[in-house]
Amino acid sequence: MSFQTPSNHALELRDVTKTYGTVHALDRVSLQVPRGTFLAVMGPSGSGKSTLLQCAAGLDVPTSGQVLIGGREISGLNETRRTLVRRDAVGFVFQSYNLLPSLSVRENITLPLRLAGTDGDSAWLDRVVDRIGLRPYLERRPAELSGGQQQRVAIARSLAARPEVVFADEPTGALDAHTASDVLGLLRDLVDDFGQTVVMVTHDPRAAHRAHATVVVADGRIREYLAAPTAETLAGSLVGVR
Ligand SMILES: Nc1ncnc2c1ncn2[C@@H]1O[C@H](COP(=O)(O)OP(=O)(O)OP(=O)(O)O)[C@@H](O)[C@H]1O
Repeated sequence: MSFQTPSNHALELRDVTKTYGTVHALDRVSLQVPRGTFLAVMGPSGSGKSTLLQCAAGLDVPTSGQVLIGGREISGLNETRRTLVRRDAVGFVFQSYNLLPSLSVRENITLPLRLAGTDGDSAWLDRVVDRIGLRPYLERRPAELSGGQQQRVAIARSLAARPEVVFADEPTGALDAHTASDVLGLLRDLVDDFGQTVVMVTHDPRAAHRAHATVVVADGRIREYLAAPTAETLAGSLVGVR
């Protein structure tokens, strides 16, 4: 598995810099993520992981450099067009699930589609619901589910529009170790079975080692690229950048 091949990238960052006043949150970051792969982003607090995710997902714009999703440059688009790219090409999974409590599981999963004015691809939605094991819970409210089940709903929602990339920000941060492991296994299965591309920010080496590769960020730069790292090599790399 190579993260350097020149073709078929779901996500590419070219020389991306993001500055806040005098702070270089990202400093000439270049990165290529092939379709159907799982990339973890690690690094100490304040190293630039969230900024990287925000710029890569089109939630924020780089000060300079380019971001391409599915080969299409998004960094030069205005806010309206970036919103459309996010809607159609990007899925999000957050630590806090971000489900709407008054809606059923079914309604939460399809909400982004309904906001976009479409019913989506019902055969795809059925596959997602069955693969994630949510069929028995479709009419429940989020409060009637465990944390792990709620995160599964959020993952299903992130896939509803068949996005090019799913961005996950500490997706297991609120879960116990056993449930976290299940959720990470699911994310990995979605990559292996559906060819989904996933980019996940995490502090946890045990989470990162479920990915195909990990980039370690420090002071706004990619300090290390680790293909198929173990939890032990990851822990060692992180000690090195603190
Ligand atoms: N909106 C902002 N305004 C000013 N500085 C910012 C802003 N957002 C981030 N920064 C700064 O940019 C740097 C990188 O921040 P970022 O949030 O990307 O780090 P992080 O690796 O995600 O940290 P953590 O793991 O603690 O969430 C930090 O020095 C931070 O203080």
